[in-house]
Amino acid sequence: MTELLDGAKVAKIINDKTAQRVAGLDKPVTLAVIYDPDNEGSQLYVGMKSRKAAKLGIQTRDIPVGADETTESVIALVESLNADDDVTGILVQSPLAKGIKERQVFSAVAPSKDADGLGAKVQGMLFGDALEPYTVAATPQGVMSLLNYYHIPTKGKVALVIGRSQLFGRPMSALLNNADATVTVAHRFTEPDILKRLLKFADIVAVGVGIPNFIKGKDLKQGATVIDVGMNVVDGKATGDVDFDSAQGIADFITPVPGGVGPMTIATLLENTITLAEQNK
Ligand SMILES: Nc1nc(=O)c2c([nH]1)NC[C@@H]1CN(c3ccc(C(=O)N[C@@H](CCC(=O)O)C(=O)O)cc3)C=[N+]21
Repeated sequence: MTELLDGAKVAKIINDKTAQRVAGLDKPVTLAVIYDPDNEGSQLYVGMKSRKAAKLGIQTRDIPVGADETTESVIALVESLNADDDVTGILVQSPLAKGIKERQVFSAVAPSKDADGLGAKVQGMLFGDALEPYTVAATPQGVMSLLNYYHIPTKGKVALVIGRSQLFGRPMSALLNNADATVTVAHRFTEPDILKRLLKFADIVAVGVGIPNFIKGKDLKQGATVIDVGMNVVDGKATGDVDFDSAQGIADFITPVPGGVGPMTIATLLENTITLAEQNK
């Protein structure tokens, strides 16, 4: 039997808690969102984030940054938001327009405002399993919340992370390592036959490479937990990186797309934002 990891359901639980926390704070909570207005995906996702934020009582300030801007001008914008007491958190939606070095922009965000946990400082704290509080990238943190909710153990388990982006793979591998899993990271230069062998060992597979149906059920270990971070559009429909149907009866747990990791990402971003508001009040 394959059980669904219902991200939509768990996201709702987190969102309800966030709304209560926002209501319990005696000051407004504002998330500034920097995004490329010419990117269709960014338009879609930033719209979803702003609508959800509004429902929870979090204000957003969506700031379009187009191709006429430079890395320097966007960093200057981030610095003005860092200094703005009316701004609780800052999110830099990826990808920014071509030519803008987004990792430099991520790292310009003050750690005390890094709602998306992508700056070098907080990623270093995650890598070092720091004792002080810090924010963690929304997608992999959301995955951990989902594993926790369903009581899926990580300690001593073999975890395979496929993808090594700043947004997902790198922080995902650090989180699983900090949670005592034995972690392997595969990426575009991993040989296909090596990937197949690694998959057969993996109790937990977390994949985000942006290739529809990249992972087939027959390649999974029996009883695996499968986390699908893929967000592809096939025939106008949101489709993950895992061939969902072929994983039935092989995986014990799997996230659907849509309704899996996506809603958890948004819930975690807003959870991070209220946490920053509480810490910096
Ligand atoms: N700095 C930054 N942080 C991000 O977290 C970030 C980003 N940049 N760039 C782009 C990706 C993508 N992303 C999604 C979030 C939610 C859904 C989501 O909720 N999707 C719905 C389906 C939506 C549909 O049907 O199209 C679901 O999975 O149920 C999708 C994609 C966040 N991203």
